[in-house]
Amino acid sequence: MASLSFLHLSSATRFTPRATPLNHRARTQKSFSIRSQSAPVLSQDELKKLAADKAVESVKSGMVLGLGTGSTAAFVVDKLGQLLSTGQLSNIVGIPTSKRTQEQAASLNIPLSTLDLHPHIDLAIDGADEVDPNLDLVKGRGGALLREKMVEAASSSFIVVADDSKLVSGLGGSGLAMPVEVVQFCWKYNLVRLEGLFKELGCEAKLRLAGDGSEKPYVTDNMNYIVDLYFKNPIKDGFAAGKEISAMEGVVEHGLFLGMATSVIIAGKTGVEVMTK
Ligand SMILES: O=C(CO)[C@H](O)[C@H](O)COP(=O)(O)O
Repeated sequence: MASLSFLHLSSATRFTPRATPLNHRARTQKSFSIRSQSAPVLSQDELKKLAADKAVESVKSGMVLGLGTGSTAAFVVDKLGQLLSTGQLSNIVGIPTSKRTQEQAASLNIPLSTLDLHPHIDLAIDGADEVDPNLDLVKGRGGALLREKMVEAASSSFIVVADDSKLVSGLGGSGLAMPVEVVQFCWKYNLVRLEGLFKELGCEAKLRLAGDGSEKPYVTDNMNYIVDLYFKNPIKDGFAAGKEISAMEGVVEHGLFLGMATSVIIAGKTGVEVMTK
């Protein structure tokens, strides 16, 4: 079970504690709260930025960094660009987890490399779609799961940054997509097999579409398709599920990131929480 510590925020960013404790907090032994006279309501983006800024405090000059993908990870990349431009950080090498992140980092003059050239990464920072009490994750709703998993598996530390809407008591429990990247060849065959694998969890499998109003499939940076799995009930044994998915011919990667996160920084109305194993 993860342990939890709360960070005191500056007076400008203090919150009123939420009335209902999160499942995660109920499962931890320690519980703290941050009280304030003034209680600004922060937007989801502001919460993401708070988590991102906190994570970047762990970055030291000279590090090789895994750069995540998604709206929260984009705040991390922005902050790194800013610290490099002012000289507060130097000698950073970034390994991007998607073409999108590569473009953003390049536009901020962050020096970039690849896993081929830098197979050992000091620290990766990335967002997540779901975070459970063991710090296991669902990732990949942004479509970058394959590169994210490769980069994060090669990292000595992996910090997850998220707002508190990502907390779940069981993976797959948000009712939102759990992505599986599959080869284009006979994708429907694998979609049917994946749905069948999780029949007893009420799983519905859907091919992800490009989202441009057409019926065109979404194509990943690796030229694959994504089958999104929607569960009525959470996955009971993530490791067993991941193993069974990976065993299917034509499956490239799945969005279960198990035992990979070293800490999770969650920003919510009660403040910024750092959960570590
Ligand atoms: O896994 C991811 C992309 O493949 C993202 O990290 C995840 O989807 C969270 O994104 P966001 O920070 O925009 O909510």
